[in-house]
Amino acid sequence: MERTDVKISAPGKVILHGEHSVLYGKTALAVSLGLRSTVIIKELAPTDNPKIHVHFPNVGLDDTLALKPVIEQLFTTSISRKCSWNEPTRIDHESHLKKVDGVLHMIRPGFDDLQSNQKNSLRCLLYAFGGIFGNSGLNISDFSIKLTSDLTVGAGTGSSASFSVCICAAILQLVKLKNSENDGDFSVEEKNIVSAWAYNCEKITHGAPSGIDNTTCTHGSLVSFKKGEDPLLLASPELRVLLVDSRVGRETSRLVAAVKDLHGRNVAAVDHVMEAMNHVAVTAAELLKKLSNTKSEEDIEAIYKHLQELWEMNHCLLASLGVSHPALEAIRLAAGDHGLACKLTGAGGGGNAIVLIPPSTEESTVNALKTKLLNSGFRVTDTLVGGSGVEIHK
Ligand SMILES: Nc1ncnc2c1ncn2[C@@H]1O[C@H](COP(=O)(O)OP(=O)(O)O)[C@@H](O)[C@H]1O
Ligand SMILES: C[C@@](O)(CCOP(=O)(O)O)CC(=O)O
Repeated sequence: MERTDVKISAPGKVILHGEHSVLYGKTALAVSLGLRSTVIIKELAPTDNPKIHVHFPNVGLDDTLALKPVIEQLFTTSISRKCSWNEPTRIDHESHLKKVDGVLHMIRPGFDDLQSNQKNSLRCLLYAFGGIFGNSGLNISDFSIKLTSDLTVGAGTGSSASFSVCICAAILQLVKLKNSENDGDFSVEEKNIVSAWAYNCEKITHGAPSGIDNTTCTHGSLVSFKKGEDPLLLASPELRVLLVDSRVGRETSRLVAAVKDLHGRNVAAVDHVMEAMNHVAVTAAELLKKLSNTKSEEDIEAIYKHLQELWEMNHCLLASLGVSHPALEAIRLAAGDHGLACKLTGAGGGGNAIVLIPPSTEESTVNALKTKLLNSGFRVTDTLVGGSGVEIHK
């Protein structure tokens, strides 16, 4: 029997505008990053006691898991009649996740003692494998899955969405190839299926995420996103940013809960902050659209000046919600000393800040800022944003 191999990559993301306010129904703007995750699934020679070999080096996982209980518990249960591999929104999320957790306790000795990022990676993998492959009616024996990533795990650059998009897309591609469907690129409809499965996985890690991360990591480029509406996929101008890792760990769910508490105590004030952030995001989207169609250096300069103003404003609005951190303020101060605008990105409380580099910036200025940040112990990535989304590699 022919064995199928699949290789898929997906980018990380940065939120340009609208983190937190997106959870209050406001517009957010996110863009894909040049940093990517890559997954390879390889079917192996079948054995009497089939196994899944899992290699996730970024979270220190190198496991061999029995496949039979996965097939028995996740392929043949009630969910398989309710939802098909291409109907991610029809799955009974809670009951499927409960079964996934039951199986993991059966096949992974010491599952409870794993670190939470390791547990969540395995939960996402089996959730997607059971949900997608388990509902395809296809057979599988031994296989290996290896995922590596350029992204720092847990720093607000979408490592979890990039991971989930890769896993879901790879399993979907496996289904397609085993069904002898064409091996061309994903269609927009297929990408929407990948994104919706990845959203289900994101719920495992984040509870009730907005969906902006999985959408951006799937479709790439520039995404204008409002909860409950179809995302607007915009052409992204080439934007250069310094991605500065504060090296301060944070948990998105904790920060989201803190903002919710603040909102509960100061409803009108926080609502106004959210509305201001909405104006910033909508204006930035218009400016970025203009930037894609502008040739005049003078106009480009003026657009960047306006964008810089919006970045500064957005950071201060987020700081007013209590989600900045002394390390993020130090990064912003250093950027300001070099005449550059900076804002936190993602949930805040640590994680990354982004510094916008207009094309007119002297290289010596960028280098001086990089040196200052590196000497202060931060990690700096000089990168272009707005590249492709999920990709199949032949
Ligand atoms: N390269 C990876 N390998 C395995 N799991 C990963 C990887 N990247 C992310 N994850 C999963 O995503 C989770 C990180 O999510 P989160 O804290 O939101 O980080 P981020 O802000 O980078 O998305 C981890 O706990 C882990 O379960
Ligand atoms: C705070 C929030 O708006 C962004 C979270 O960003 P990140 O996953 O921490 O990069 C939450 C969300 O959109 O689900």
